Amino acid sequence: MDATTSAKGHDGIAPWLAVTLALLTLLLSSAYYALQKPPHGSKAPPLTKDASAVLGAFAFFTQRWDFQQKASRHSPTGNFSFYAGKWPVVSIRGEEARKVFLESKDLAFSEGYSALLAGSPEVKPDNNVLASDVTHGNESGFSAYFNKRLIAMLKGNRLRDGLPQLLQDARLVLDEMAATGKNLTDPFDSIYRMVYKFTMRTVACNEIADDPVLLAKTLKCFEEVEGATTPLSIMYPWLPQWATVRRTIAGGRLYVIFKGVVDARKKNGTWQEDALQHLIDSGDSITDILKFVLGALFAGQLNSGINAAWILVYMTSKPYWLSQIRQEVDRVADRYTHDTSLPLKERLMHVPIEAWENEFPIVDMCLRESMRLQSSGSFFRKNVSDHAVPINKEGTEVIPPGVFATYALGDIHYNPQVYTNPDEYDPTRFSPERAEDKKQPYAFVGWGAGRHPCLGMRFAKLENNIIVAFFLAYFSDIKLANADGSETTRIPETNRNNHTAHKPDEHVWLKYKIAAN
Ligand code: HEM
Repeated sequence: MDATTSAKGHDGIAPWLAVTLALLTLLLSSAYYALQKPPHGSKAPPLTKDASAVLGAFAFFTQRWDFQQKASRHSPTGNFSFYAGKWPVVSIRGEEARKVFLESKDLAFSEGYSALLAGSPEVKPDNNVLASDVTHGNESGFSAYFNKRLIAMLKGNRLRDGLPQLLQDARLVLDEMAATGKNLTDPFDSIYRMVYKFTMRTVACNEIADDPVLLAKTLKCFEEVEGATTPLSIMYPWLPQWATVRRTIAGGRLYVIFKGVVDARKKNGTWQEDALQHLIDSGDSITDILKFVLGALFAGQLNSGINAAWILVYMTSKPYWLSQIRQEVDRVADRYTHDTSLPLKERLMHVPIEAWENEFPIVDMCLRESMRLQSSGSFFRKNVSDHAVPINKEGTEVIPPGVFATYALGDIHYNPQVYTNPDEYDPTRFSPERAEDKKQPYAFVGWGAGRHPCLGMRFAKLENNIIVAFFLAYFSDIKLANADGSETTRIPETNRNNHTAHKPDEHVWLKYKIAAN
């Protein structure tokens, strides 16, 4: 073969030319696609000038809170329109529009999130019939199936039955922490992992919850999937990019691990009392099972894991609240075991589920305040109806059909007209006397509100109460610290531009002594 023949393909075109032409075609079609943006519609709020005409609002993905604040200030009503990639979006603010956003049945939840918060791994269908193709009530598709299964899994009786195991899990983790002898922990690692164990136990399976190696492996994959989302991967999901490859690989690994567990159970005829068994016994396909488990981990882990760590940090920073919580934990423990000679961690084992759920009002106030301060991120919806949804009484501004909508939680949670000194950690603002969260409708949206309240709230609060109570039962003299164990009073700043709950950029540790009883 001579040089001329080897440089040409079979049809006579040189390979380099074919590759160049292919790349050029890809580039031109990408540019054409990027520029083909559907219009917002005439009564949508004004299109912000704080974005590129071609690329759309890149800052919505890189500096979300700053972008929304700035663009909102430039709009007479605070509402404005922009493009996230090719998606037309309306950003709303204020009491009236928030109420519409949370209450309108035309604004769909999952359609909004699937486009603007891409993050869950894809699971390819197998040959079985998908339960998620079935319609439930007036909802249909995977989200209806997902919600139905999750509600079944987090019902009172299942939480009651699962409580003894959760308490054992908490103790195992804290025993291990105490045994290290370091007396120092990064709660965004240790407590986050404890929540992962709880989540795996409650919405997935015992085999992984009981196996430290599998727990660590699946958590790594989960974090890989979660962290692989980039502005480009959301704005232009069809562009070939590394983030998508990483996400697919990590999603694939999770698939293999969970499929291995399901297959082993089926092969050995093993029956377990857990969420996975509930799905298998309901006749769900392997695809639906995996989509459910991964979806539930995504819905639950980040928020619960990060917030449980934050409440420990905040309460440690405020000796008054630390002592109030300690007294509350002692009171509840004493109510259910009168043998005060038992160590607190033993007395807590007798506390029934009703008390874990209802008898920690101070912890609850402290959690709400942590959540309020950590309100980075936005809610998403899409108008899936064939008509415009007015966002004010006059109907002069609307979310047109087919258009997305977003609401930044900080709009209400950091509003000084509603929350006095909003940057202060001050749980008493939720006391009946002050009730700042009642100053406006939906003034606290940390658990969602209106048509989409959080389906995991009961479980998340339960986890939180268990973590706080047992942490205080195991450890005393708790202080904020640096990595070397030296004391600090510095709390990491909240990055309001984060898209979801997020570990702080700056680390903080908790140091402690092992409790005497
Ligand atoms: C501290 C922990 C948690 C926080 C702060 C939290 C917060 C929220 C918020 C704010 C929403 C509403 C979002 C919106 O309206 O756009 C929501 C919805 C939801 N949450 Fe949570 N969540 C937590 C834990 C969990 C857990 C543990 C699960 C399940 C394992 C869960 C499952 C869900 C689901 C399925 C929805 C959607 C409900 C629907 O489609 O109507 N969450 N959550």
